[in-house]
Amino acid sequence: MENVSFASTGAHARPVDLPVKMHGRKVEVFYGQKQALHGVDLEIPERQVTALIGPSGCGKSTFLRCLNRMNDTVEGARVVGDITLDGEDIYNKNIDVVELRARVGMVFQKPNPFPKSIFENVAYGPKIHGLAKNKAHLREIVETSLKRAGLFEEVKDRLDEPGTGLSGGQQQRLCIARAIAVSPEVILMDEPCSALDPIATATVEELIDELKQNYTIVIVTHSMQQAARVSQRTAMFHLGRIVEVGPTEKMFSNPDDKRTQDYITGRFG
Ligand SMILES: Nc1ncnc2c1ncn2[C@@H]1O[C@H](COP(=O)(O)OP(=O)(O)OP(=O)(O)O)[C@@H](O)[C@H]1O
Repeated sequence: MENVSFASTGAHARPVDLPVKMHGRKVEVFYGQKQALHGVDLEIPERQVTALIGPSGCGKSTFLRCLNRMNDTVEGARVVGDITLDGEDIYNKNIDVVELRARVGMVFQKPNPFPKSIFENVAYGPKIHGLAKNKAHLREIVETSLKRAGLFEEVKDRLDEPGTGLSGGQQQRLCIARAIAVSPEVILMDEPCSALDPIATATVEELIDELKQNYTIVIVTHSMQQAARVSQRTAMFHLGRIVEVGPTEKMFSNPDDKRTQDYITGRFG
């Protein structure tokens, strides 16, 4: 497996050799005639949280959606370049996109539980992917996923009630449980706390911190505090390019690029 090098991040870079889970090289994205990403290179280290930051419209969500081919579903979108998962090209024509999206799950900005029971929300993925041997096994997968998402204790007595009846923070953890239920390797999160209050945000942030023990996480966030709290690595996007990437600590204490400095201190964006 490839290793991440922090060579370009200056004297404060930690000399760590981390396995690379995903790797984007020279990624360009076009929406019709409009080019949204210009030659983006980014390594995603395994079992770490990578934060994508930058001003509105700079291409963070576009890049995130490239990582599980969600841009395939956007009309007029075209992706050029190379993106690998464990060294394998995810844009190869032999890739089963449904399977890819199980391996690289996604949690959206607004919690979006299915209009089904709490149990069925989590059971749905394992059922369609044929992951459960029998009913007892399915129940076990649902329970484990809810536990990992830190929600089980709150919902164990009402698994048959609608997922949409939960609070916003609980719904978001339900969506995380739903992603976990199909045993993903990578979880993509697009501003997962932007619709949550501060207490629910803190709970989800703690959860993200725990999840990195088992999963590789990529998170888009507008909150600099959140990026600093939850991530180990940060990539700063600007006008469809990455202007700086490195260990979060360094990015927030001593960035190399003036645009990063200006953005994290609130001077633009
Ligand atoms: N479906 C689409 N069709 C056309 N243009 C799009 C589409 N989605 C995004 N764009 C454009 O691509 C550029 C990058 O958008 P993107 O949503 O990736 O940025 P972002 O950094 O995630 O922004 P934000 O922080 O506001 O969510 C923007 O100029 C945006 O207007």
